[in-house]
Amino acid sequence: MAELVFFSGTMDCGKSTLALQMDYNHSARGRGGILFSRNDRAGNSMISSRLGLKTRAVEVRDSTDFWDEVSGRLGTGERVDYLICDEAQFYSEEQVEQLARIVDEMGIDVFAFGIATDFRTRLFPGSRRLIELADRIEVLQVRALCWCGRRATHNARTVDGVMVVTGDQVVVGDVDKRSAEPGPEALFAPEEAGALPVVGYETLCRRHYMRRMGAQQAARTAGMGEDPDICAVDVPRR
Ligand SMILES: Nc1ncnc2c1ncn2[C@@H]1O[C@H](COP(=O)(O)OP(=O)(O)O)[C@@H](O)[C@H]1O
Ligand SMILES: Cc1cn([C@H]2C[C@H](O)[C@@H](COP(=O)(O)O)O2)c(=O)[nH]c1=O
Repeated sequence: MAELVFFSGTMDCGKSTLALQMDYNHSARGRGGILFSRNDRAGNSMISSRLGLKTRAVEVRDSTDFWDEVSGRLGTGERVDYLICDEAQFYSEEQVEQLARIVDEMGIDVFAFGIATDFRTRLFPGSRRLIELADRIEVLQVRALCWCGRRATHNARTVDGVMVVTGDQVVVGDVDKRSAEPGPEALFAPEEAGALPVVGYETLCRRHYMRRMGAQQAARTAGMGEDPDICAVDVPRR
């Protein structure tokens, strides 16, 4: 029985790696698949994993109709047993509905991969529809970590290493390695150095997301002799 499965997790937890592994395993057994992605960090028309693997994929656009795409290929005699759909958070609700219809009416497995929530902790429309329609939701086993060592559950956006909570929902980018390893330059305002602001992402546990405490703020707080893991607000304890 064909399935619509949504593999989800924070940024940098191995979703694209798993997408490429699943394609490898299924195609090794003679199954025919089509790979799709949208706005991959490494560029259009590909799925890339931070482990170094990269594979060509069909770029999903606003105009993409999955039903037409798959029926067209079946019409030319191409074998299609499964679809790999990476960066599925960027798909529209209608496109997710087309994927569900492909599962139910064509008997084709759809494996979708994506983050559920944005940098404001709000669901992406495509992810919301996947959560609503999927046969199964699988949360990846590999855990991205917060700077404090807890499991990361949230994707924070940073500008020059400093967490922000306003801005456009979609800004393609990578986890900001600088924010995890703040050098002395990170402590200066970027405009002083004349550099363009650098937008990045950082995975955080809920506690540090809620406190707006990214790795760079934590390093600053620790540099001032304070414990970054202690809440500044006086919370009554039982
Ligand atoms: N140099 C490395 N050595 C080992 N594992 C790595 C390395 N670089 C990245 N990874 C692994 O790859 C994961 C990110 O994989 P990726 O598929 O790019 O994530 P996602 O698609 O979820 O953003 C990291 O969580 C880490 O486990
Ligand atoms: C949180 C968040 C992320 N994005 C972008 C940043 C990346 O390009 C992708 C996620 O890719 P990954 O393979 O899961 O690392 O999504 C965004 O546009 N808006 C956001 O709020």
